[in-house]
Amino acid sequence: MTVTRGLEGVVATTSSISSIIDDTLTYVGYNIDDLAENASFEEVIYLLWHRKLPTKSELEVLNKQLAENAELPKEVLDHFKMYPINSVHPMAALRTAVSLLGLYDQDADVMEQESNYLKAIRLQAKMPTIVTAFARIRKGLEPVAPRTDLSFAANFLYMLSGNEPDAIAVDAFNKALVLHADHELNASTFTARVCVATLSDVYSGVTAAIGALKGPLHGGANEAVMKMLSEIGSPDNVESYVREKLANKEKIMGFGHRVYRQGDPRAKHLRVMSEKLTKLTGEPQWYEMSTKIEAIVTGEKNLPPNVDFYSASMYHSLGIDHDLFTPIFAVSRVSGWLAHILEQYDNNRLIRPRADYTGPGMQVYVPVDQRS
Ligand SMILES: CC(=O)SCCNC(=O)CCNC(=O)[C@H](O)C(C)(C)COP(=O)(O)OP(=O)(O)OC[C@H]1O[C@@H](n2cnc3c(N)ncnc32)[C@H](O)[C@@H]1OP(=O)(O)O
Ligand SMILES: O=C([O-])CC(=O)C(=O)O
Repeated sequence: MTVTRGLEGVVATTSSISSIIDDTLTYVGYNIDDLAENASFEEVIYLLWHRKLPTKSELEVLNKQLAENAELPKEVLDHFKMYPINSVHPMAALRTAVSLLGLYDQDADVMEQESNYLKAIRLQAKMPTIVTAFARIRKGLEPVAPRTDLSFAANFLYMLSGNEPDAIAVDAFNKALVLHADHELNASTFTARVCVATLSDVYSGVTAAIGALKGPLHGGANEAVMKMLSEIGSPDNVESYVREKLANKEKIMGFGHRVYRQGDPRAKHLRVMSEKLTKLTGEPQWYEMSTKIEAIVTGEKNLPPNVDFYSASMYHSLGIDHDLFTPIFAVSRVSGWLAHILEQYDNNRLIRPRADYTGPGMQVYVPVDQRS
C-alpha cells in the first residue's frame, strides 16, 4: 500500500463549488478578488448553493428566508445558561448548539433534496444568532434579537453589540464573510462530506465540520494569531520573538498552507482591511507587528500568510472578542459546508479509505488472570 500522509495531493471527489488552480481561488468560476470587492455575502451563499449568482428577485427571496429563520428556539437559548459559561470555548458552544438544533428540527432526518435545502437555510440563518447570543449570555447580557431589515453582516455586528454598526465595519465584515465562505476540500469541508456520505443528516455534518474547524492548524489559527500578537505586545519585540520560535522549529500561526505555494489570495484583502481598521481605531501597532512578522517569516521560511493571519488584527479592530474569531469563520464557512453537503447527497458514495496496518502480527488471546 502507498500511504499519502495527510492525503496531500489526493483528489477525493469532483465538485463544482470552488476551485484552487495555480494559487487562484474561484467560487463557481468567479475570482475571489472580484467577489470580495463587489459581492454581498448573501449573494455568495446563493452562488455556492445554486452555482449561479442570484437575480434581484432570487436574492430577495433568500434574504427573506434567512431573516425569517434567524431566531433560535427558546430551548437552545436556555441551554446556553446551563453551560460552564466562564470556561467553555465559543467553538465548543457552537458545536453543541448546532447539534442541539437538530433535536428541535422535526425534519432533521428527512433525506429529500428540498427538505435538505430548507435545513441549509435554517442553519445558515441561525449560526450568527447562536454565536452572538452565546457571546452576550456569557457576559451576563441579554441576547439581542435578529433584525429583518439589516444585511447578514450588519445583523451579526448588531446582535453582538446591540448597536447598529457603521458602514465601514459592515463593509469590512461582509468582505471577511465572502473571503471565508468556501475553500474546496479543506479539512472541515472534507469532514462534513465524510459524515454525510454515510447518509447521516445535515446537522451531524455541520456539527462534525465545526469540530474540525476548531483546531489551530485550521480555523483555530485566527485566534492563535491574536494570542501571538498579544504576547509580542509591541513592534520592537517582533524580531526576537519570531526568530526564537523559528529557531525552536515552532510554527508561526497564520503562515503556510497545504495547497497555496505563492500565497493565499485572500490574505491581501484582509491585509488592506487590517491596515485601515487598525489606523481608524488608533491601534496601528497590530498591523505594524503583523507586517514585521510577515517580512521575517516570508524571508526566513518562504511561507506567505494565509487567510487567518490578517483577519486576526482586523477582527480585533472591530472590537470582537478573540475567542469569537473562529466561530465567525464558521458563520461564513457553513455556507460552503452546506453547499458541499448538498452536493455530496446528490451524487453520494460512502467515503472509506484504507489504513496501512503497522501494529503487531497475529497474537493469541490470553485470559486476564494468566497475563503477566
Ligand atoms: C483556514 C486555514 O486552515 S489556513 C491554515 C491555518 N493554519 C495555520 O496557520 C497554522 C500554521 N500553519 C501550519 O501548521 C501549516 O502550514 C499547515 C497546517 C497550514 C499546512 O500544513 P502541511 O501542508 O501539512 O505542512 P507541514 O506542517 O508539513 O509543513 C511543511 C514544512 O513547513 C514548515 N511550516 C509549515 N507551516 C509553518 C509555520 N506556520 N511556521 C513555521 N514553519 C512552518 C513545517 O515546520 C515543515 O517544515 P519541515 O519540512 O522542516 O519539517
Ligand atoms: O484549504 C485549506 O486547507 C484551509 C483553508 O485555507 C480554508 O479552509 O480556508
